[in-house]
Amino acid sequence: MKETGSISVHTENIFPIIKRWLYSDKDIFLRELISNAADAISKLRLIGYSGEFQTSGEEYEIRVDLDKDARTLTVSDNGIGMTAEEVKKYINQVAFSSAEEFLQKYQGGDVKQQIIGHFGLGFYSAFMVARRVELDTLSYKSGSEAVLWSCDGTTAFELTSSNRAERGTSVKLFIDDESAEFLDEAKIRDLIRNYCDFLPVPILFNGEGANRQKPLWTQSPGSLKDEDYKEFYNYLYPLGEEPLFWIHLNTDYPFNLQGILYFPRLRADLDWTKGQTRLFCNQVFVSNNVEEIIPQFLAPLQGAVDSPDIPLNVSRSFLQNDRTVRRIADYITRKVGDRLKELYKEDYERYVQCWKDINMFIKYGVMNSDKFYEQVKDILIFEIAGEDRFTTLSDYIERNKERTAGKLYYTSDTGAQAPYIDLLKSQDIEVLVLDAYIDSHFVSFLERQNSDVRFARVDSDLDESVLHKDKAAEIVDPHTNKTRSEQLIELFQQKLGQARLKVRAEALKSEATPAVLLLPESLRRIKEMSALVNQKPMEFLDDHTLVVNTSNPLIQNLQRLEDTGGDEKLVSLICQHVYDLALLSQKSFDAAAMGQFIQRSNDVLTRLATRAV
Ligand SMILES: Nc1ncnc2c1ncn2[C@@H]1O[C@H](COP(=O)(O)OP(=O)(O)OP(=O)(O)O)[C@@H](O)[C@H]1O
Repeated sequence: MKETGSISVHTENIFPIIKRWLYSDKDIFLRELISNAADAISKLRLIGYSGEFQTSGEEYEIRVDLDKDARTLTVSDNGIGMTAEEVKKYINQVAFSSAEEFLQKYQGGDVKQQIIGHFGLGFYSAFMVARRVELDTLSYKSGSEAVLWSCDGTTAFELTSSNRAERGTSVKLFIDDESAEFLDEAKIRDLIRNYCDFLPVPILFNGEGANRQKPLWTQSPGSLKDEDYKEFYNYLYPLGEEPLFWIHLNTDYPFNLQGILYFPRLRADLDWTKGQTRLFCNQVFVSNNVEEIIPQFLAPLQGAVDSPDIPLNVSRSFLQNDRTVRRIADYITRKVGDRLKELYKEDYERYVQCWKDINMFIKYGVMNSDKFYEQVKDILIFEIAGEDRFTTLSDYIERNKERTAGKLYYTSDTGAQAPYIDLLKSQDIEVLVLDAYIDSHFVSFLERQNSDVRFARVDSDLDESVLHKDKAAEIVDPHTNKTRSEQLIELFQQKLGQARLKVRAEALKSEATPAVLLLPESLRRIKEMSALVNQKPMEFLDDHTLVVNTSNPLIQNLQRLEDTGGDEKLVSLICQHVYDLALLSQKSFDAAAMGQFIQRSNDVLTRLATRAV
């Protein structure tokens, strides 16, 4: 038998187009051919189950053979094979029309940008790297004759009978000169590993096993142990630390999807713009970049998602608007929420341990998805400063409401804000630690969601409960009717030479600190936001208030020194010094300010030492 014909009924020059359009993504030809081989084997397995066909006991396998001297690469399978009629139908018509349809879809666009997977191009992608392709095949059907189809990259093909004796198909590519890279053994081995590592059929490359198989996600969760999940994670991410926990996804309605998502330990250098999860389609790797399917806030999750229902050969904008894709994204988000709730309920200690790593994306997630917020709002936890304990918002409010009138105090820096924290703690008021860069957004978000929630950073105002109100009202000067507090305010404004500086004098219930600075909450948040948006360090707020603590011995002595008309220079140095110390806990000094501060410290000490002698 010998038959010749012309493939093209529509486009005369499809092969040059294939080469040109997909030049940058040539690699995928191997994935397409191996997927076809795997399909041919699954089809035969299915037929085997139905009893219509029985193998002679040989293992199913795919072979990839590289012959450098002959400059050929051959992909063979012992699957279903094709009869001459099937070759005509599937290779000449079906494969051709799918390749043509594919190209028509993408002409005029930036192919690489638009497509996340090229499934659908299929068999004809072989012509991206081959000047000639031969397909040698024998169908499983008894009495079939083997046929050899060949085509040299023009639109003409040749079909002859072949002396092939084994069932299955071999596709031999005569690699063209521009594609010599595919004659490199290491390159082919990498491609097989990259795309086909988890295909559940052995792939032998030049006789050696080249894929792992065992896609863990297709197994039933009940049959798997923690060790299996950890071992699989380690295989996927050999440099990663042990994952915190994981979710096994498995659904077949309203779409088919299986996968395993791992919650990794968050690394400081993590790139939130890059998805870490690998997308598969029937165990064949498609892409690392699946933002549309894995919502961006879950980008740090790792693992594998496999779904034949994700439309792959489509543009990103299509994916974003596709109903199934949206449902898949919702499904994944819901499963993540469920898993977190389960951990919170069943292993609270572990949840707390993991919080350090997972809080960032949970916070990011609740701010990005109302549904996710609704799901996890009751398991958002907050560390209590100075205690080895976490709390939910409602528990905090409940415990502290008598003292704070519903306000939630928080610190963004437990070191620098220690005096404020100690002051509140001395009155049994708990302080929450919110020190991640995302927290100023998060705090505002929570306030918008809950009208009864009001956050105040420890340095934004002084709670009534930390003040001795009556002491400050004491009248000392019968001539001017001024209280001690009013006198102190005037003294500081005058000595600091800043008549417009806001100064308050208060009798704090702790005598430890001479003065603290207060930064108004709302103004500070606005500055923080704009610093974040402009990616600049936050400017220090001019609109701050200096609170002088009249309970503090230094302040009391200072006032006595002033009352008795003592060393005026020393009074002014101390006022400046007290202000500087309060400022220092809020910002770092530049070189000039630091120089002055050190100079003044020396002056104060010298004067005090002189007086003491
Ligand atoms: N190794 C093979 N064994 C048996 N049949 C094959 C083999 N390779 C291709 N075919 C047949 O040729 C058809 C066309 O292949 P092609 O790769 O172009 O598209 P597809 O596999 O149907 O779809 P897609 O690649 O888009 O998933 C296949 O559907 C199949 O019937």
